Order: sequence, then structure tokens, then C-alpha cells
Amino acid sequence: MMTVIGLTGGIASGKSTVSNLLRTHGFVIVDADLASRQAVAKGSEGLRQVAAVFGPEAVIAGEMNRSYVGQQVFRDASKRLALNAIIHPIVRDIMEEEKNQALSDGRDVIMDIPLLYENKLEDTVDEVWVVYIPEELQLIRLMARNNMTEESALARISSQLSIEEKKKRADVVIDNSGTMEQLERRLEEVVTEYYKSH
Ligand SMILES: CC(C)(COP(=O)(O)OP(=O)(O)OC[C@H]1O[C@@H](n2cnc3c(N)ncnc32)[C@H](O)[C@@H]1O)[C@@H](O)C(=O)NCCC(=O)NCCS
Ligand SMILES: Nc1ncnc2c1ncn2[C@@H]1O[C@H](COP(=O)(O)OP(=O)(O)OP(=O)(O)O)[C@@H](O)[C@H]1O
Repeated sequence: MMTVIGLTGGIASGKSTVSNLLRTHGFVIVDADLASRQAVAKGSEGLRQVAAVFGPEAVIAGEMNRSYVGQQVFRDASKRLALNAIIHPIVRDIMEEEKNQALSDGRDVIMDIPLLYENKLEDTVDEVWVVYIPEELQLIRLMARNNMTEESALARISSQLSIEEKKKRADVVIDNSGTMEQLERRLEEVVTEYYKSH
């Protein structure tokens, strides 16, 4: 019986970094951020709906204007809900198909879902792994990666359930507050433990 692991954490806690390392350990990664880009691809029905709700500035050269839409949704919860209502059902269909394909190939799957707890998706996976860093470090890494002001970074962080709450609910916690080498060692432990118990 193959296993479906939900991988989550806070924004900029290191989910993509962890996913990339877990891929080298043989897991198939199904990535919600990637699916959410497909959901509003050029010419898609998803993008048409985004333009209908957010106006013509939401599209630039046929693509979603991510910076404009991001500015809208991270400072206004009702706009965020409107965007989620368009994108999330499409994302779910894309991810479900990728997951089923991997399972039918006999592979263990990691579903990388930033909003797993926020969207109450715990029951759609067998276990949840949380990539954890304290909020102060989340702020530092997010500002550095996105070249973002403290205000914008805090708006993004506070649009999600707190990282401490996610940590409390996790089946496995992957602490990523140290170096990349420390993260790689922690993942070796997690994967060894995983194969012992499955
Ligand atoms: C708001 C958008 C346009 C911003 O695009 P941008 O390129 O700046 O960011 P990116 O897509 O790389 O997302 C970065 C991170 O932001 C966080 N985030 C994204 N959307 C949301 C949201 N609706 N609510 C809370 N956090 C979110 C996640 O941690 C995500 O990993 C984009 O994130 C989007 O279309 N979001 C809606 C779809 C969604 O919920 N995606 C997240 C998982 S499905
Ligand atoms: N152990 C580490 N030491 C230093 N920097 C790190 C470490 N792990 C990740 N980073 C950096 O922190 C930033 C966030 O990591 P990453 O993009 O993997 O997070 P994420 O959780 O996937 O983000 P998002 O929620 O936005 O999708 C990146 O710039 C990454 O290079």
C-alpha cells in the first residue's frame, strides 16, 4: 500500500527546498504552487475568471499579473477568498490526477500544499509533515527571497495559520532553522524512520 504524505509549513519555511531533497530520496512530488500556476495559465478558464473578478489589470501580456493580484489579496481577506474560490477547485483536480498517476505507478507521493491546514485537507493525506522555522526567521527569509518590504512580508505571513499551530498539529516536524547541511541530515533521519515504519 503506497502512502500519501502532506507536506506543509509557513510561507518561506522551506517546503520547496525540502521537496527537492525528498525527490532525490525517491518520492514523487505533487506541488500545489505549480498547479496553481497551471490553473491560471495563458488562455485558461481560470484566468478568465480572475480577470472578471479582479479587472483588466489582473492580466498582463496574456498572463496573470501576479504582483498586482498578490498586492490585492494579501491585504484584503475578502479578495483572497474570491481568488481561492476560483483557483483552489482547479488546483485540487490537477493534484488529484497527478497523485493518482503516481499511486498507480506504485510510488509514494508527497503533496506539497502550503494551505493544507487552512483548507482542512488533513483527511486527504495519510500523514502530515510540517517544515518549521520560527516566525522571525520566516520574515527574514521571505523578505530576502522576494526582495519584499517588512510590511508586505508580514501581510503574507499573517494571511496563513501560524507556523506554531501547524507545528503542533504535525505528525512529523522538519525543523529548517539551521543550515542546509543540518536540513539534509534531518531529512535522512525522517526518511529512514519513514521506511522503517512503512
Ligand atoms: C496570490 C498570488 C497571485 C501571488 O503570487 P506570487 O508569485 O507572488 O507567489 P507564489 O504563488 O509563489 O506563492 C508563494 C506563497 O504564498 C502563499 N500563498 C499563496 N496564495 C495564498 C493564499 N491564497 N492564501 C495564503 N497564502 C498564500 C503560499 O505559502 C505560497 O507558497 C498566487 O500565490 C496565487 O495565485 N495564489 C492563489 C492560489 C493559492 O492559494 N496558492 C497557494 C497554494 S494552492
Ligand atoms: N536551511 C536553510 N538555510 C538558509 N536558507 C534557506 C534554508 N532553507 C531554505 N532557505 C531559503 O529560504 C527561502 C524559502 O525557502 P523555500 O522557497 O523552499 O520556501 P517555501 O516554503 O517553499 O516558500 P513558499 O511558501 O513561498 O512557497 C529560499 O530563499 C531558500 O533558498
